[in-house]
Amino acid sequence: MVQLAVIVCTAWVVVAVSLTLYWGVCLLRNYAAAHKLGVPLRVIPIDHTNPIWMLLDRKILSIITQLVPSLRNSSFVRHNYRGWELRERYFSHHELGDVFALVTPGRTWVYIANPDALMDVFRRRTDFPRCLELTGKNSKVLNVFGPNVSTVDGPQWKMQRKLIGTCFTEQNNEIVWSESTVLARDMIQYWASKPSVDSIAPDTRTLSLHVLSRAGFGKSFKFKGHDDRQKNQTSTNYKESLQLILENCILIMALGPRFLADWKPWLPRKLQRLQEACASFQRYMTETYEDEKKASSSSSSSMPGDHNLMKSLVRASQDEAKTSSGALGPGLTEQEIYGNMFVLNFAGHDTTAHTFTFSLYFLAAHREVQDWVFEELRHVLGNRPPNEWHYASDFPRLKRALAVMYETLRLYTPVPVAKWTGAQSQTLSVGDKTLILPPNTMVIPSYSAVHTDPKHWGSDSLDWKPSRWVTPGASGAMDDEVFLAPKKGTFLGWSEGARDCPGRKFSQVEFVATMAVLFREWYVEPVLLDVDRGSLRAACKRVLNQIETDSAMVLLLQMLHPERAPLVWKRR
Ligand code: HEM
Repeated sequence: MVQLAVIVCTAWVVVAVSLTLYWGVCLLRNYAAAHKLGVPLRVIPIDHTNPIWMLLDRKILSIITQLVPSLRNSSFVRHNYRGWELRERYFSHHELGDVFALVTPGRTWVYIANPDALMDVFRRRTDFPRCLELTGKNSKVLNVFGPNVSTVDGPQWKMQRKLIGTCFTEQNNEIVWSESTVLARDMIQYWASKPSVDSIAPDTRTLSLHVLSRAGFGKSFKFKGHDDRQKNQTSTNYKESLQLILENCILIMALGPRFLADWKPWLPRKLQRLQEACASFQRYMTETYEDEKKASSSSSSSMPGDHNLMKSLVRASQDEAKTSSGALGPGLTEQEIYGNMFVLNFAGHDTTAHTFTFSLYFLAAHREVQDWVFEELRHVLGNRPPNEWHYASDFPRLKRALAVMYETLRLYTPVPVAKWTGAQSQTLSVGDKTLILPPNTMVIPSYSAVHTDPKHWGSDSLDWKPSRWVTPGASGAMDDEVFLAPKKGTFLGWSEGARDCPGRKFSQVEFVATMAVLFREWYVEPVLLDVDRGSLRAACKRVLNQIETDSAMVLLLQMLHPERAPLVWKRR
């Protein structure tokens, strides 16, 4: 028995020592290669995309800094976790210059905060593709219902992206606008009926999901608040299926729908429900696809208001197949249509919902910004009820509500972007330096640095101040206010270049319509907690502090515990 224990312990020690040696050798090799770049280097001992490290990184680093406070300023503590950019903002780049590299035992990560160099990277899509390998596992997850625009590259991506592009029309934006106003009205009624609301995050997720259901599949659902939903959770219709799938994306990606289906009888109830949700969502997509194929082959045209992304995708794909010269391939396969429908829901759901959550907490702590937005809402919308608001004429005039979104995305950018050099080496000019980037090098736009650098945004660059996006026009009239066009490469909220976000306008329309409904008749404040000692000012400070200290990268950047800061809605 003792002998067995000794053998096991020895084996563990041998494995640990071998792994450490292997990592050490890889680190030395990468350091030697990175040294030739001629940029400042920082060594971090663990690749920040190592999945085990990703689970524990912040916890371990917090323990280490408590034990050895002098390490607080080391690169290990500052840069060796996912999402470090949020805390560092522009400080690392001010210290190290427009470009520096983190050398890890895995890859070398080159961080760039020079707007011209960044635009060059975004423009050279084939030289600096999205690193699909980095998100290998996630890509498979995103492939759950079929290959899609997010998980392919090269000519396949070009064809898929072209077809996806045809779905995001002004007709679709009209639907996003009207659906958002209806849902937001129900949401504010629900919130206002409660003495305090701690469900801002789940409720805005519901709103964003319902907008996608309507604009994506032509299915409208009535808004149901978080507490009401809890009581009534057994049904597995399409909408609840999709909600369950999106809320458990990582689990589904990790296990795969096939595993869930094959092992269903032996799985716990939660996983069985997930499997049923996947099956129900797949069934719904198949039915919709078959219906649309029939409608399309009988060449019946859609009724106005009947438009949705699924219809557009099927039609565009069939048109492409009929007319294709062969250059881009024969349209999308059935699996690719399902894959893209899923990825549109995936990409459009939490991105927008997290942006709502950050924005509403910022607004709650800044009553003066609510008043500023309200002033424009009153001017543009007057006393018209939401069903008399018009996307085409009202949306472009609501610049202040849009500024809230831009300002939130500037400071709390939910989607990080990672490019790489792939199998080739690439040259890149950054200021007066010309870098020769070896194959397999990560090229990371330092969005959090360019978004906050005082060079681009002024000395108050770290403050949340939506008015920086709107400048007064010559006449001083509100209608003449001009929306800021920041220097290219200094704002990357929806990314840039050919592979930027196709849902940018969709999300803007949803955001502005929702803000208009929420703030035209209401305002929001933090609920006073004991620690605030009766002071609203203290409560606002507490909320701002929570945004700053309790936000982190999960799948995307999000507030981790917004429910800890309940809000109250009051009529103006
Ligand atoms: C506030 C809301 C949103 C933000 C901040 C955002 C941001 C982004 C960013 C930064 C990318 C590039 C990712 C990369 O290069 O790795 C992206 C890609 C994408 N987004 Fe969005 N997005 C938002 C909303 C939406 C919506 C509403 C949809 C669809 C309804 C959508 C669909 C997509 C798709 C399909 C891609 C992949 C494009 C490609 O690979 O060619 N996004 N988004």
